[in-house]
Amino acid sequence: MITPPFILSIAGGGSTYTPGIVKSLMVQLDKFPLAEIRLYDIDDARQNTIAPVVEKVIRDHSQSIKFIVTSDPEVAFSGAHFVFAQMRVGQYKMREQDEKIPLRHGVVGQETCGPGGLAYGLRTILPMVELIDMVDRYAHEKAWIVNYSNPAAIVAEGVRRLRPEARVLNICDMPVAAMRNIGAILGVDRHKLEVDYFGLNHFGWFTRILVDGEDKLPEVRRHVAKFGLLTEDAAKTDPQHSDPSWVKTWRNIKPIMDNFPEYLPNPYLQYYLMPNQIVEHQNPDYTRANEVMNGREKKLFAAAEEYKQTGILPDAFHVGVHGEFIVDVARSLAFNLRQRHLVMVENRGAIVNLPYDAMVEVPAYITSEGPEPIRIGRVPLFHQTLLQQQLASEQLLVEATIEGSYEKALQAFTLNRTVPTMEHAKAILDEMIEANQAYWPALQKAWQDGEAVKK
Ligand SMILES: NC(=O)c1ccc[n+]([C@@H]2O[C@H](COP(=O)([O-])OP(=O)(O)OC[C@H]3O[C@@H](n4cnc5c(N)ncnc54)[C@H](O)[C@@H]3O)[C@@H](O)[C@H]2O)c1
Ligand SMILES: O=P(O)(O)OC[C@H]1O[C@H](O[C@H]2[C@H](O)[C@@H](O)[C@@H](O)O[C@@H]2CO)[C@H](O)[C@@H](O)[C@@H]1O
Ligand SMILES: [Mn+2]
Repeated sequence: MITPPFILSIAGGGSTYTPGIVKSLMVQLDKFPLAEIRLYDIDDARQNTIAPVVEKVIRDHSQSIKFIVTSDPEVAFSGAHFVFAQMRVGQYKMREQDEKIPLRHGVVGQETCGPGGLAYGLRTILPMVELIDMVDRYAHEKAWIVNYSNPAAIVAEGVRRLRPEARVLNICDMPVAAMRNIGAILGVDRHKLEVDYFGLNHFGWFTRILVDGEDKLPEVRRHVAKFGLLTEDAAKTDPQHSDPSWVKTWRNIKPIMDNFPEYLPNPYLQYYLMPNQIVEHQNPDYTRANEVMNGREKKLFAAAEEYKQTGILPDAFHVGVHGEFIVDVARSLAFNLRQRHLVMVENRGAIVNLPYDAMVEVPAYITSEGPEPIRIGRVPLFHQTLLQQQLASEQLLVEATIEGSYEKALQAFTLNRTVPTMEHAKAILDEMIEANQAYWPALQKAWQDGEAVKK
């Protein structure tokens, strides 16, 4: 049993999301009391740039919370009760490659979907396992890692394979963001919604949207038929959602539901169901990574600099659903609240016609010993088939990482719905291996050995 006040470590302390998450923690200190907040990152310079902003957010609410900034895992994790993970392995520089390499081949270039997501997965699985081992070594024996690090579906599968006993809960804010918009459409706070949902991370569907026991999906469907899942509320409560790419993403729910009106899709399904349209509208020289570097990151760094110069912190970050959700989940874990949240769990029969060991995203009651998923039952053949193909692609990718297998990586790329042919898969993977030399040594070697054999 862990008792408050808690020691919380944030792995990926230099993340653009750190100030927002810490603000979210500060405004509910009475519900989630904290003794210490520790930032941990492998990039000292980046973390030290953001740390003063974080410290200011803390001191505006508390003088007593101890604040530590470190790149030493022992300092970061000793005795910690919670670790929030939000590592971007390879940072935005590699995200840019993940997005731009596939686009050069006419294939979707995206952070977590398609070849970009697979490449990001190949970089992240082993550092995530390393983090788990460090937490296991130093932290409280009942510590929980609540993980946002993407690509969360692949990370979850990698953790299931390599550290099945670890106390890690993988989460994503996308369904909550959709629920925020749904709430705005229906005129109710998102916390009043009870949803049913099934899928993999960034690959799922809402099947029911209950408000006081009544299914409001038909009403949402009527809104989507005109506007997609776009609402003014999204842009108001989360500035990033007025970025052109997000506006387009919310709009794209409409064409998907025009064709398949039964369920409300996760916005990320646009990349799998309408890849050609996505590629046509993506600028191969200016992708989302550039939008973020010139938007969220630039604004935060400029604010940090202004704060350093003037002692005044400009408005440069927001809490939003992202900051709220991770704290909600942590509270439910800490105090056995059994709140119902959409999280990633091992299937174990929750979705009857998907593999028992698949890491699925479904509603679950969050207890102090982890999530207790609800039973979904059978899903329709169309959805089951899409899910199985995506799952196979992600599982092969994890096997490729574990075994250092070029062939399995190529199979993972070939199986992905965003990739039209084996030739596309190979051309993209080979370029990605070049770009990821610092991150995929085993795969690089396997590839070189294969090339040598062919000669
Ligand atoms: N699951 C979700 O729904 C969700 C939502 C938003 C963001 N995210 C993820 O959160 C993460 C942070 O996003 P961001 O845009 O703020 O990125 P960012 O680049 O600003 O921050 C990530 C930080 O992680 C650090 N890092 C990289 N490798 C590390 C390692 N091995 N150990 C410790 N730290 C390491 C980097 O140095 C960087 O400071 C990303 O993985 C992103 O994909 C997930
Ligand atoms: O392109 P980015 O880096 O702005 O966002 C990519 C993430 O998008 C989803 O999450 C959030 C977003 O991070 C948050 O700031 C807020 O604006 O809402 C989004 C959900 O609508 C996604 O769930 C993450 O996995 C992505 O990393
Ligand atoms: Mn997500």
